[in-house]
Amino acid sequence: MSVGDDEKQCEQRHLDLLYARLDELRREAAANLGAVRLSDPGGNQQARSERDAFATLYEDQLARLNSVEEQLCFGRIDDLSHASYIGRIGMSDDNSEQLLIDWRAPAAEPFYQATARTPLGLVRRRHLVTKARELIGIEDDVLDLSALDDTARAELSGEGALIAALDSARTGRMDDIVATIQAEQDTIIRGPLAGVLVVQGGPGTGKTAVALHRAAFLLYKYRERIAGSGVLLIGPTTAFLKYIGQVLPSLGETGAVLSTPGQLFPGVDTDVHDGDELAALKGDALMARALRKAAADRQRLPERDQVLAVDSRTVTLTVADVRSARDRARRTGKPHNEARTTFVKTLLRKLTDRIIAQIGETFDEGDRAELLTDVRSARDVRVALNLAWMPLTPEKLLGDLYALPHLLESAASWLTPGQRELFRRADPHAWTVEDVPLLDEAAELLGDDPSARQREDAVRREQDAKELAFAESVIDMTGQHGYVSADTLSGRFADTGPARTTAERAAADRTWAYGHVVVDEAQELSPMMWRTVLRRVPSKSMTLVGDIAQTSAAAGATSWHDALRPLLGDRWNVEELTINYRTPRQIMDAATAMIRSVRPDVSVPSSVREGRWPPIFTKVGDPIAELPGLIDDELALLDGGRLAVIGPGGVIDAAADALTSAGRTDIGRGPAGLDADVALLRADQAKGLEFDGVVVLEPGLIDKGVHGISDVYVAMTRPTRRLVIVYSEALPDALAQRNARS
Ligand SMILES: Nc1ncnc2c1ncn2[C@@H]1O[C@H](COP(=O)(O)OP(=O)(O)OP(=O)(O)O)[C@@H](O)[C@H]1O
Repeated sequence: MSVGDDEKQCEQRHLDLLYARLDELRREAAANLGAVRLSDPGGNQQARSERDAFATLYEDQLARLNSVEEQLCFGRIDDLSHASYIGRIGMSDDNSEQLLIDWRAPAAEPFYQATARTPLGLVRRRHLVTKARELIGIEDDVLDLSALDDTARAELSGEGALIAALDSARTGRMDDIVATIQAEQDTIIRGPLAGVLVVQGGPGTGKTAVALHRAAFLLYKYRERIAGSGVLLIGPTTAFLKYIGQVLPSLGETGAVLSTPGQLFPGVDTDVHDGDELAALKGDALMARALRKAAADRQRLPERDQVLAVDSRTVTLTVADVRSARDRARRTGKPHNEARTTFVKTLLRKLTDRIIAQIGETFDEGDRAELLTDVRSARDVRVALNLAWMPLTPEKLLGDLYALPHLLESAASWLTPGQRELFRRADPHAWTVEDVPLLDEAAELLGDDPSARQREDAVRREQDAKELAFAESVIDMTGQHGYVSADTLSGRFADTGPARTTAERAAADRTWAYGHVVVDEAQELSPMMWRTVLRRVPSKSMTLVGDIAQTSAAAGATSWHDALRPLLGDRWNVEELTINYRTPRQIMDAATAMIRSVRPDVSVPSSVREGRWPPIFTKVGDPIAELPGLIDDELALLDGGRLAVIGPGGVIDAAADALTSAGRTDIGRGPAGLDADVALLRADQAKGLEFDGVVVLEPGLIDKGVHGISDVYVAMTRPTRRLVIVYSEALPDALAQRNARS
């Protein structure tokens, strides 16, 4: 519906008012922050904490106000009596008159939920399209959608604004969708915090967008409950995290930790995967049992009694002594390293008593403590106790299990010799994504290593001393003597330093309990990875988004029921998203036919757009040789749009060489591809991403069974505009049939 100039001027005036208020709020927050930073609370711990809390508050406030510059206000809803404006944040004027409603507030719900069928009291919904601070378009929503006969569109809200958003060229980064969230998405975003919500949806249905907006909504609605513990968002690859990285900050939220499965164990950061067979074995829940046995195997009985030297005396440690101390330690039910304390204490007491018995009546009870110390520090004693019950790190337990076949055989007797052989590694420190849940499980079984904690404490003390020294040098340099103390200043550096934010502290702490966990591409998680994820959220408050039809991990889920029931019983709900906002219908039809040929039961979404081009199948003798020319043509057609070349690893290597030799410098591999005109990706790296155009290279070589077809399905559903399939020998069967028909 077109809108007159008067109306536009009127809306622009309101926008001006909102931006003026935003500027005012920013000035206030900056002034408050400046004042707090300069204040010296003295040495009193409580005053210091209060000052720090205020500084953090103002910093967050300022960051939030700075992040909402673009599209501050994007909507307006009118009921019979008055109009309300909807935007990224809520704002009131000095008289507490509401100027702008936060998109997450209950009052904004009708903006997203109203349809012709259920107008929710609205007479009009208006979308305001802005660039910087200027209004460039107004679209009044036809709440009377009965004019549209396409059922898939019947529930679309703000159709013009939505289509405009979908048609815009991709930038290599995901944008937020606050202005055009659809009703079925909105219901999920605003779902309650508690419980496990599974969002199943085919490609392009907005699962990632919904997951991110839901995180922002929960942080807004339940800020007091979860801001301190934070939200953990798990996405499949570092490229994907880079792709979505700006969405939450653009919504003014910084309290979320983003992680790939390969980063969930602090100290390990990997995107390397094991081969399918080994990945399936490592992902199997049986590995939890193997690790329990492996840890128990490291609590060993000596073969015979041992005579140990303690200073000038000797004392016997019997096998029975060790057995009884071991049984006692195990009965504590504590993890290996913590139960070891009981084991060691029991034996030290036993050996001390035995020496005292040897000395006989001449022993003076007052010397008992000193004798105990001598026993504890005797080399023979330390060696014997360590051999029987060594403190272990997760890395050591797992590394030994892989390196020493007899340990693996004892721990995982169900593995065949051939399977055990797969676990051997050339580099003992090269952890894979599949090792991460095993390290986490091991950490859980082993518990805290008190000696490791002492080492960490020493590092922390050293760090504090460094901060203080640094602060003193700053005071010397700036001449602020007498104005601010080094202690205050070091506290300030520490507090504002990146390592101290909630998100950073949470990411570094394996035992951090998050307030909510969101998992994207959740279908890829193995049973062992699920155990790790659940440990991060004791409240089991989770949003899991994914698509069973896109599973490509060897130990990934084939149904939500099979994946979740062993862990959660029936305590989870599924919601389904049904409309594909990304892939044009002509392309989606080909992708659907292919996936249905191996998974007839999967539900696939209907596309919102028809698209200009059908998928293009190109058979050539040598796809790599043809690629540079093809890329030139595609980029020209896309006219500034972004292109991805997706294929099997080896083919992508060859493609990168060919394009480089042809003089192309605008190519990037993996995460770097997001910043280049042409991204070169393996199918598993393309998960969750989207591009204007996609060239799928040699899909017949990716095609290995159901998981291979899922990879091809993922690749084919990435484009928003053009899909070209280039092959030399054969296409996957289902695609070949489709190609023959078209
Ligand atoms: N309501 C909406 N308004 C505007 N754009 C939307 C909306 N919903 C989804 N989109 C866009 O559609 C595209 C696909 O969304 P998204 O990546 O979240 O889908 P997905 O379900 O996670 O896809 P996949 O499983 O294929 O990775 C994105 O560009 C997203 O911004």
